[in-house]
Amino acid sequence: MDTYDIFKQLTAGVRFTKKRAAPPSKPNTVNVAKETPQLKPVNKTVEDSDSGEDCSAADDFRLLADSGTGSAAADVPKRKKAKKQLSTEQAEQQQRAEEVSALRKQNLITVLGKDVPAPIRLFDDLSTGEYKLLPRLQENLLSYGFAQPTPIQMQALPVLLKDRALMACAPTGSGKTLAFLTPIINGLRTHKTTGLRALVLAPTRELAQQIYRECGELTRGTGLRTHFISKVSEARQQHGPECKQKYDILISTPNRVRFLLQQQPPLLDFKTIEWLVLDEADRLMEEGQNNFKEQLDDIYGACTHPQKRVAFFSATYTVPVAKWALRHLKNLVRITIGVQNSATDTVKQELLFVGSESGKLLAVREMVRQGLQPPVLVFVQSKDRAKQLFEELLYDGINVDVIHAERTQHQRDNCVRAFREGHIWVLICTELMGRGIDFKGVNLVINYDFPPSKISYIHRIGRTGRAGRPGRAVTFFTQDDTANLRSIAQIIKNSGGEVPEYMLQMKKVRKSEAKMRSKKPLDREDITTKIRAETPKNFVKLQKIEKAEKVLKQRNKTNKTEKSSINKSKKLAKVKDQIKGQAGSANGKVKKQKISK
Ligand SMILES: Nc1ncnc2c1ncn2[C@@H]1O[C@H](COP(=O)(O)OP(=O)(O)OP(=O)(O)O)[C@@H](O)[C@H]1O
Repeated sequence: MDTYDIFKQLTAGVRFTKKRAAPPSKPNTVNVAKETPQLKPVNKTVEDSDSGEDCSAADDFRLLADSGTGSAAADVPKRKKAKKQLSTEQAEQQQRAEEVSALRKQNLITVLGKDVPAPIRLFDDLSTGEYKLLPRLQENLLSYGFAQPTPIQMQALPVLLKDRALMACAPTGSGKTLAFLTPIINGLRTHKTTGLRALVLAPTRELAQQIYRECGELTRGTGLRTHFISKVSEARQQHGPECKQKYDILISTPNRVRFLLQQQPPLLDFKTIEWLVLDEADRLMEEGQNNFKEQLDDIYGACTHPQKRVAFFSATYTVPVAKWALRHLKNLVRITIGVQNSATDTVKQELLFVGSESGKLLAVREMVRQGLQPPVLVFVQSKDRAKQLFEELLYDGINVDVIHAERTQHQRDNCVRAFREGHIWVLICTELMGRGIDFKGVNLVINYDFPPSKISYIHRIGRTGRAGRPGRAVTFFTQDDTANLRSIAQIIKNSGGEVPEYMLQMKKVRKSEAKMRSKKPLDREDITTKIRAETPKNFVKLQKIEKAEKVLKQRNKTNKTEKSSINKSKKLAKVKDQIKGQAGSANGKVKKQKISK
């Protein structure tokens, strides 16, 4: 039987949608994952006889996408066992391969690449045998008290501990952070003064800070030093030449890193970087203005270490990212948990038609009236709308706050902390908090504004239903949102949710239109129901007056006789009417929409 026959046999059941590679003209090696003699199509990388390159990115990517559920061994037709008697060693290898295949299938782990290491079952598997995890790291890992590794940890940990390049796709809230931090820390072992040896990039400062905190917990007692660039202004003195030896691991966002790289002389030196990890990799590799791809190219170019390991992590991937990884990363392993680009199945997902923009406010107030289960995250599409919704809900007696890029870092930090500590029950946010942020126990996500894409939808609702806990997501939609409705409805259906059949039958929106919508959100009617003060200055004044009135009202309740505070209330009311009077006449007859409480 020559190689071509083996190739035919091995690829039985595999669908190549592109034109099939010409049958190898001369014998070539067909590389199959050693642990699975009965080949699973997604486990194989067929070397092309001419270039010696793996099969094309698109085929490869489609293979991964097609493999869909669990270990693809399930789809490969049972093949007759080879007649000849297997030697004991071969029988053991076969047995081991079947166990690995069963474990992957049970955890919906799909792998693609050569000689992919077997998944672990328990964290303890890392301290014995071939991995021998740093004892202190093992201790820190076990101190979390997790019963067992999540599927992505089961497979990604061995792969990264074997220094392989990795592209990992796993549902939101499934423990990807631990999956990439553990191998980095194990690889670096302890502090050295040779300069930065690991770089972890995340798309937002809040997510980078969260990873930094988790890294601090995992490196406790190892001597390793981790740095997070909180303020670029401070970074200058923190990153002068003398302190290059100060840190081992840097966690940051691409724009801060590139800014320091571009200083003359550069304030960062990445020649010694042995680990480069991109969290939310598809977001980091988005092209276009104010996206990260350009910054990433500069950073990747500065990491010149010949043996650097590169790992991408995200709950969603796009073909360009997969192609880039296949082109640039040698001996790449691809891991998918469950079905690629799908929503986590721990979230009960609902679509709610609210008629019009003003209907959304009614819907939120109705949910509040029925009793919300805090903590709740409310996503809107822009910072202006976040401010407007905040102003509306502020006086509804809800513990609400708002976070967006226009707030100072100090305000953002306080807001995140207050939400994490339960002082804030409802946090209004934009896409800034849409990815990666791990708020423990968020019970409900409300998509007040329809998500700009299915990728955004998957990440937004992934702020709840984390680490296996149940969650709930309600997505408001109006007539204007029907273009994207079908794709979101399909995501909900694919993750086990109920959707009306008509939504799945709706016309598919063209890729170009979907792309345009994901970049430029819909122009929506203002949320605010108040007559807006003519000038921002007045608007701020109004806000302050209303806050002062609220405090005085509280005080008047307690001591009625307090003359001064009653006079003060009267004075405030007078100033407020003057401002509104100005605004009212200047704005013409802006009808005040009465929203019933
Ligand atoms: N093995 C485990 N068992 C249970 N919980 C875990 C395990 N590993 C991590 N977690 C917890 O799961 C939560 C989510 O982890 P993490 O933030 O790393 O998820 P993620 O996959 O990165 O999510 P996202 O895609 O939203 O970024 C965290 O609170 C983390 O402590």
